[in-house]
Amino acid sequence: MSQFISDSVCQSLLAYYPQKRDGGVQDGRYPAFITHEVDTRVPLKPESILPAYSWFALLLSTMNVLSSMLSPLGMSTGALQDTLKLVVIGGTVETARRASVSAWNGFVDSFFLTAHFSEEDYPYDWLMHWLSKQPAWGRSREFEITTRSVGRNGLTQTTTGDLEEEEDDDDDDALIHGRRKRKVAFMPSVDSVHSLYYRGHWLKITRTKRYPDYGHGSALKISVVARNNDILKKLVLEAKREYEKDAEHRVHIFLADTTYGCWRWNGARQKRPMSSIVLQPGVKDMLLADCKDFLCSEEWYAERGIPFRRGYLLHGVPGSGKTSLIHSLAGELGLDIYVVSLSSKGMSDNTLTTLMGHVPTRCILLLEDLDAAFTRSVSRDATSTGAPASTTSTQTTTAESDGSTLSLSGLLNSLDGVAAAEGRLLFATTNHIERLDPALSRPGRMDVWVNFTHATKWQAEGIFKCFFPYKPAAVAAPSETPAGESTDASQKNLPLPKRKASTHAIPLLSEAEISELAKRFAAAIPEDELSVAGLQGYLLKNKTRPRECVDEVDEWIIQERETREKLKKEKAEREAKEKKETEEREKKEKEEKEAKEAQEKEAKEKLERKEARLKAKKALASKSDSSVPADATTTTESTTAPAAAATPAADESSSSSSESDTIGVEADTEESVTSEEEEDKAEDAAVKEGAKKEKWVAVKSQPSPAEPQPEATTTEESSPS
Ligand SMILES: Nc1ncnc2c1ncn2[C@@H]1O[C@H](COP(=O)(O)OP(=O)(O)OP(=O)(O)O)[C@@H](O)[C@H]1O
Repeated sequence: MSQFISDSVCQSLLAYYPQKRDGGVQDGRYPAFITHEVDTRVPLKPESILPAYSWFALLLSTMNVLSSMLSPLGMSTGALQDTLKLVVIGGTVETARRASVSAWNGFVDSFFLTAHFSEEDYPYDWLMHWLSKQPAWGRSREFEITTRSVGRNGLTQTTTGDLEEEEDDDDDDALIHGRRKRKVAFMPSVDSVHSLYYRGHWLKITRTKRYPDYGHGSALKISVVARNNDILKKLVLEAKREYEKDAEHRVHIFLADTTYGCWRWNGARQKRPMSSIVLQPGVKDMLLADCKDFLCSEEWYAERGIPFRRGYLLHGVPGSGKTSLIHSLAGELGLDIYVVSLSSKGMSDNTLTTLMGHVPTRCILLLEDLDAAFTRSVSRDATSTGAPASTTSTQTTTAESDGSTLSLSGLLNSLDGVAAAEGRLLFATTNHIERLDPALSRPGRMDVWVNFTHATKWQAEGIFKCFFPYKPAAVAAPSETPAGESTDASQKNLPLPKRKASTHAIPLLSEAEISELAKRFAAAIPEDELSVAGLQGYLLKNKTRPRECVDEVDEWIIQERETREKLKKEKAEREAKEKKETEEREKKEKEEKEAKEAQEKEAKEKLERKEARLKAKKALASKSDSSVPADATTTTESTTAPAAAATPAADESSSSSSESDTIGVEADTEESVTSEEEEDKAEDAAVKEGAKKEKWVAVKSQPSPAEPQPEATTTEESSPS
């Protein structure tokens, strides 16, 4: 019955609300504002209730009017009245219910504070990281288990409900059967509401997918019953602190996504200590001090109207530590690294400008191998030097098949244009500084230049000490630093690692012995000949044999030189071969081209001659048709007819000769042309044949029954069809 009442009410209301919010009945369902299955999450608002009441009043008055109209007619209004009463009562009840739900939701909403966090922003990562550490997930009945790093931080969390066995807890690097053990993190599952108790408040946590179809774009919603948002502020700050504490030993790397023109988190790398980078004395300190000074002088820049940006150009031989130094600096300064590969597919001026505009204020922006990217992107020429000439080509940049349309001006604009981000440290590396356009490397864009060379003796000694730990002071007698000896951290031995003893045995030598070996090692290394990366490779090979490593270094250097010579020779041979092949190919192509051109020229000439002949013949034919008088034709006929009659099987030649006779002087021209073409007789014959036929056609179209039959008749008859 109540269903009937409500449906009647609904029907009646629909009559009055055809265009209401949900647009009438859709898919056989009533609009949400009058259905029974009211969505309590979308409460009926007071403004929608009031008009409903006024409609009911209207309905009642209509009822009264109707009954007063029907009663004089003697019709029974009882049934109608009962129905209408039911409608009114049902409507009133339903409206009251909605009003109460709406009022309750409004009441609750006025106490709930809700914060939204989007995956694209940092607070989302902080909160997810914080949530993954909450013990509450251990008791939760619905959660997501992941072995992936949490958010962007790339950390393997130790969370409640960690499936690792207790005793293995603190060894992150433990291996099982050669594989790193994975730890699991407990996370709020998607599309379900979780409750968490935090500092005397119940938090309502909802994680949703913003674009479920694309499988990315998560969002987090945290609601709390509180009078002001202090509790949420505290929560976010605490999450941030924890996140930063855990990320303290990591450097986050972001890569440019040229497809969407945005930055994608690529992982978090362990920080590299500055002491592990061995450079000439003072270089590291200078760079570090300069970066620190820049980061804290925003106001100084603003006062002088100088854009708050600083560029560093690290140039020099490959494997000399340019990238490693940047990585290490990022760790020391606590900055993330944003890497752009200018030669990547789809990189264009617009994309680069967008990317640069979205770089956060404090970070390291790294443009790797600037010369290579630049050469490819700007000049589109593999052999280009990328020298200033490429500036000219900038204006005529053409899109390549991969969609890369980056130009030098685009690059320069994105680096220091209006849209470029401020507060970032720009680092660019190159192996060929001479290839860079001066506009790119000028001060203001690249303020500090650092040259990286092959390994010096100083570096060789430092890197040796980095590789071989010495015995702790308690085991071996501490050695005193002799006066005047370097205080550079990279020239000191690294202490033993804190981790559990590794299975491979590295003999522990005394500090003095290591220093002695390092000196011998450095003495053996030629100055500025081998790359530091090369030295590192050799030391890595011998990381358990420090003494032998030094003893065998001379042999290794000889081998290195031989290998280098061999590679050089091979390269030279390869290049020579390639050059020869290229030359031969070019020569062949040239010859082919010339032959083709000659052929084309010849064919063209032939065609021209042919056309000329045809023209001449046509002219002759038309002349003979128009200029030869009727009596002349008769004369011709009189001369040729007997011949034709005399030789009924007269062949083409006779016919031709008769033609020649007919044409007279002009025919000489044709003959002379024909004689010029002796080498192409067959062709000529065909041409003649064509001309003859043409003549026949021309003449045939003319005859009239009144006129005497011209010689062409004879020709037609005599010519083989
Ligand atoms: N000066 C150095 N101190 C410590 N390690 C170094 C140094 N130079 C090179 N290495 C080591 O050599 C390897 C290569 O170094 P890196 O990639 O930083 O060189 P690069 O100059 O950036 O080379 P490229 O120009 O080819 O990119 C790294 O593993 C790094 O540890």
